[in-house]
Amino acid sequence: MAPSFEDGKSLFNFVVRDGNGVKGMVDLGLSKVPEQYIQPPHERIVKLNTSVHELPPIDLSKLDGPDHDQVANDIANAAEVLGFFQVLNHAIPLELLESLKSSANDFFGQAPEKKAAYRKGVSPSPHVKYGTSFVPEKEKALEWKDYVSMVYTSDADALSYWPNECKDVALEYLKTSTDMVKKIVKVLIAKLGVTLEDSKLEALIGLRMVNMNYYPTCPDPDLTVGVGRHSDMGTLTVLLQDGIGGLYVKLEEDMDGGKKGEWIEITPVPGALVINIGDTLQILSNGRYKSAEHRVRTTSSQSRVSVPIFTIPKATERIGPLPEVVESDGVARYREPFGLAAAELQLGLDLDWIAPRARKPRAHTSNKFFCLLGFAFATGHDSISQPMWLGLYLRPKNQNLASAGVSTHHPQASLGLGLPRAPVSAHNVSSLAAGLPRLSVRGLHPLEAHTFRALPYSRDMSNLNKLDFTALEVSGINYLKWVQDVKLQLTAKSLRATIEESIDDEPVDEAQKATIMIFIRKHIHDALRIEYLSEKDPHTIWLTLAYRFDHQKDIYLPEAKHD
Ligand SMILES: O=C(O)CCC(=O)C(=O)O
Ligand SMILES: [Fe+2]
Repeated sequence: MAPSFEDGKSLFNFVVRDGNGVKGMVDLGLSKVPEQYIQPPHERIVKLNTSVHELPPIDLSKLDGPDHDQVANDIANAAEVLGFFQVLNHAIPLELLESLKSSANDFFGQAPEKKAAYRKGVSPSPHVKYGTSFVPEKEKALEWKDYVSMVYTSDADALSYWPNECKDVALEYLKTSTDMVKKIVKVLIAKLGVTLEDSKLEALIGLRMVNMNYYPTCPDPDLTVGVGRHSDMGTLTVLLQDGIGGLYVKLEEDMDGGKKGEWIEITPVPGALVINIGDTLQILSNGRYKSAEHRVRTTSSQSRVSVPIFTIPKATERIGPLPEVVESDGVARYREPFGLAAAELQLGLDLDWIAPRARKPRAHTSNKFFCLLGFAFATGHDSISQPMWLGLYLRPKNQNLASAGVSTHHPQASLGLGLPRAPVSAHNVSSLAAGLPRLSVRGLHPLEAHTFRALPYSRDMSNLNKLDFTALEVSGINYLKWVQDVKLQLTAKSLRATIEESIDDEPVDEAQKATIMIFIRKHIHDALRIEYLSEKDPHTIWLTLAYRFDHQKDIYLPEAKHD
């Protein structure tokens, strides 16, 4: 029977709202790809343009023997070049891997109403969610994928709420893989010349989630994607794939068997697990390890399952480049800590509110009061150009938790979210701290974001944050040095006049203005950038910053002189 959906809305309701999923649609019998699933040409995965990944899998058991150093080098090298590698002898029983694949098939093979019981809003637990595509309400073209995600909080919670078809194996998988994840992260951090305490290591992988992905057969794989390009935002991802294939990774730099920008396939190796670096490790390593973009092609012959485990830093972790690495690299390639300043804006709290007596120098002291509570959650995107990040932040005042807020790294969204503007009670704060799941932002539950995937924003982050010189701090502490740097750069580009004086008698070149605005925005702290987002004239922003920070000459002059 060929499905007949009167319009796009009825198809959407059938697949998404009623929880039939892509599988439900395909099971009706489908001869062509519905319009909603047709990707724009630049997002399609053209097989001819891809190549096969030749790197041999890494034998993890050798980490415990005389070949430790060699294996550690192989791991670090793969993390630096491709950001993906496969491991064998990982100590996770092969029978368990087989059971995981069959459990995934069992779960998705059930009647739609059984799966639909775990849909957003009706699932018995906020830690379990069945859904389809990534953010179907927002996407212009949907992904050809159904999934169930299970966030681990405790064994008891998992055994009570995770679906019967997969809870035992998924929990076993999560537990048996944890040692392996720790080993790999430890090796990667050690190769950066940093020794990580066990508690820190635990914290970096403190939040864990198992997903089961199901990619039904597709009438035309050339038009669709199973998963669109993205990078994973956590620390490390472990991925079990079946034998069908279709996982492609974008090369971040030239390597044997491929050129930068090419997509290469991570071909299934029996018994192996795929490991990939997430954004967190990329940031911690100051960009040395690659959180590579990847995506999944659909197939017309057979359905495919994959079972990733995402490991994510604990809510209390501040994520920034490791100081030792920054020191040896001589530059911090990411702002630190990730997302900190945006929180301030989101809270709507001026520094004067939190530390009235610390007004001078502004903000300089306030940073100490901040602690990044929730890392960040990718909550959705409106086409690939509008990803949105959310983070939950706590700001203790004199050691007492004073306020909490939600922050976003998406400038437009930052204006629109309803955020706590007043201090919240200690009770609220501790419940936020203990259970991120209880937080709700405009009815949007962070964990309902269902996968902790970073959308292409992380691409921007890694590219845009490569700075020519140190960005202007929110406190303005480095203002004088920053002014010199900007002037130098703009002089070199013959653009200096446009910021320093108004050029009333000359026609204003809008393109030049835009170029300088981009340049300035790139080199100021997130908080300042968001604050001055609507400013279009570089001369005005230049004067505003001078007005704001120039008084610090008196305070910082001795230091500035040494710069
Ligand atoms: O299914 C796969 O092979 C990859 C899935 C993936 O990248 C993800 O869920 O983040
Ligand atoms: Fe992924």
